[in-house]
Amino acid sequence: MLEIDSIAVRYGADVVIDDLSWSVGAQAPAAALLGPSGCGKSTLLRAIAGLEPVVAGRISFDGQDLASVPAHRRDFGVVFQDGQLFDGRSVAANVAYGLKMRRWRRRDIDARVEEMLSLVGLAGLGGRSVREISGGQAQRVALARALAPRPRLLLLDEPLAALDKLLRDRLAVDIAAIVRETRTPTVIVTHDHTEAALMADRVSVMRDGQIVQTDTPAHLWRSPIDEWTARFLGITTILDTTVSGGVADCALGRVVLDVPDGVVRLGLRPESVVAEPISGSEKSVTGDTGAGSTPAEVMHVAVLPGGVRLDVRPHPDVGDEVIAVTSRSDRIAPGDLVCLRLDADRVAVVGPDRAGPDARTDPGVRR
Ligand SMILES: Nc1ncnc2c1ncn2[C@@H]1O[C@H](COP(=O)(O)OP(=O)(O)OP(=O)(O)O)[C@@H](O)[C@H]1O
Repeated sequence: MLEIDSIAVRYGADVVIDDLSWSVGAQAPAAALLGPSGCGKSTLLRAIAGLEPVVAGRISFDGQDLASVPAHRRDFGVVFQDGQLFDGRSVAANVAYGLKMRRWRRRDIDARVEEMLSLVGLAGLGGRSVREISGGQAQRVALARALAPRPRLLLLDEPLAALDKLLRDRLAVDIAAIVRETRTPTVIVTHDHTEAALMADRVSVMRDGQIVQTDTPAHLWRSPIDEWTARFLGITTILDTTVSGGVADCALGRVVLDVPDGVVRLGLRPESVVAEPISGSEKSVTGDTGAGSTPAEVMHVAVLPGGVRLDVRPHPDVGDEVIAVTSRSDRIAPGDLVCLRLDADRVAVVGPDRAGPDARTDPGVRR
């Protein structure tokens, strides 16, 4: 559907996007552009929308070159971070806007506005001024307005960024369901990987004006293409190790990996490393706690809403501190010794040419 071929976009002399190619196809119609602030996500989205000129390359949709098609003739719906509703007008007037521009008949407009408000969960609020609705409701109105003319493509630029976390996650799930229900191909720009996973079938990671990796969320979390991508996706520790016979033995334990034998880089998130208390009198931090697990000293304990996070200093081979999780906060304090083991289902393999680690627990090597 959407084909982007070697485009360049610049602001004055600043080249923000150079030689970028990307596509959104029917097999994964909800695509996320995920990247840190300033990497060029919004610029790419605006170029697709026709709001930013492309100085090289080509953007086409369903085979049609869009170079000479102005923004308002592309039939794309756009939702920005702050909704950009028409202030002082009613919810219904906002949703009706694109339909009036397209000269729909009054009766059809009214029916479509009702349908859209019901789709986004705002039935009955059409008469209210947009000054009298919440931030979450405003984004629903913006979505209804963008979807009303049945766009060929929906472009969402950080549509939830201005909302609080709880509302963001709920609305992300709702928006994903709405675009699926309306079968509207969608590009979502976000810097939040949870949001990307909640809303998209396929996630493309952007860095410095380039797409560095495109994958399903599941594969992306497990196989980031390089160290930068791994760290951007929340990996806090990277360990080089060797896989032999499908088993990787590293300084933090042992995991079974479905990758060819050889040198691999393991990527660990806090949840990849699970800590259990051990008695300080029995073990030392350089001692052995058994195959597949590693002793470590607790440096810091933080009780977070989703669990307990520990900063631990393991066996000297590992070097730096490692972040781990535990379910035993009541029994663990700074200075304690813990035993670390890897949760193989949450270990990533970092680097190109890896078909996905399919890491799994090997009961034979766990204590
Ligand atoms: N209108 C503009 N004029 C000049 N430079 C701009 C303009 N818009 C964006 N830029 C610059 O282009 C680069 C990419 O910006 P862009 O907004 O596309 O990034 P982003 O990934 O969407 O960031 P964020 O998540 O913070 O919105 C940044 O360095 C930014 O300062």
